[in-house]
Amino acid sequence: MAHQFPALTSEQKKALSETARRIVANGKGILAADESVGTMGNRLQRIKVENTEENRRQFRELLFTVDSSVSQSIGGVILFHETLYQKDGQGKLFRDILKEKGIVVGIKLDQGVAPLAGTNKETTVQGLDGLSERCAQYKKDGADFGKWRAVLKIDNQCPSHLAIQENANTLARYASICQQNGLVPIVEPEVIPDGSHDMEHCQYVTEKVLAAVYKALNDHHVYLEGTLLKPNMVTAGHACTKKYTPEQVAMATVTALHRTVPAAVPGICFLSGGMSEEDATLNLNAINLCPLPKPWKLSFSYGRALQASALAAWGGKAENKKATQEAFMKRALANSQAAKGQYVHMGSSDSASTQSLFTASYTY
Ligand SMILES: O=P(O)(O)OC[C@@]1(O)O[C@H](CO)[C@@H](O)[C@@H]1O
Repeated sequence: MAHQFPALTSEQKKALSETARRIVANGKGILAADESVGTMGNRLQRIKVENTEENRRQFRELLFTVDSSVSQSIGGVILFHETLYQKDGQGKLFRDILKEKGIVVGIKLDQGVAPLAGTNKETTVQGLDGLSERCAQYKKDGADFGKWRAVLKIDNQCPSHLAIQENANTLARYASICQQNGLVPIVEPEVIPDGSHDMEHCQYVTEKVLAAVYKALNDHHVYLEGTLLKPNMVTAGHACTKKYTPEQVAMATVTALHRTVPAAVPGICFLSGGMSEEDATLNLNAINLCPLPKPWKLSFSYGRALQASALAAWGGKAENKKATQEAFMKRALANSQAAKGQYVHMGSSDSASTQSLFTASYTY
């Protein structure tokens, strides 16, 4: 018997699945430009630029006003609240600039982490109170998808059963609220790369976390065809001495996904998690070449790995506009090729693109 109390109408389902599929169509991925004010401050500090609203606006204007051919590589952009309402130098809203390029606008919906008492410094995520009202407003203001990042870590007694269950349930509740308001939820349970664990241990933990997430999404009647998953790749911990090839990372990652993520999910967009730009691209390419069944689009939703060399090229100076936009376009194109398994690494890479972007305890 069909479910007696359907969560969504067939029109709502159609709209959600169309949006989700549009974002990851034909090698497209997501630019995660949703750094909170604090996180953006850390990025700007590295290039010795003051963390003011105007400086954040200027950098993002450069990213969003690149040539419209960027829409062949970028299907969606995640914005932070402040950025959704910012304008370019001519007074045009960023969100309108993106939409005119055919790019879907997304919004960060989580409001940071809070401690789970009695655990080894594990966390849950805040932001469920008033979420439905915020989603409705963002939808009116042009957003068509949302993002919620939960953080799980590998450590002594971690992730605990409590942290896995609590974060899975919170992600599912968020996803349900998003869909009720016409937003495609990006479900992001990140197993952060801090630690000296090997890749096999990361795979074990990632499978446990994803299995719990999909059980919770099912319990909450979330329509999987109208969602996207944003997971970590399965890699060794940042302090692990053993090194793995992109092919090994790809096999471990696709195996974990294959065991836990239903084929109804249209797309899986990886976070970059502190990998260098080049490693993030090479790993994504290997994932798409992995000889296992892959019923979903396998793409990217990178923050650091799409912006690091652009930020370095910019350095806070208007005269560096061209170099900044070229650096961003280069990474966008490389990752789009990798999302189709067609990236060819061309000889030597510039130092900015091979630099590790790891930040310890990246909890918010
Ligand atoms: O790991 P990356 O690719 O740099 O960023 C992934 C991400 O989810 O984490 C950041 C912090 O919430 C967000 O800005 C971004 O969307």
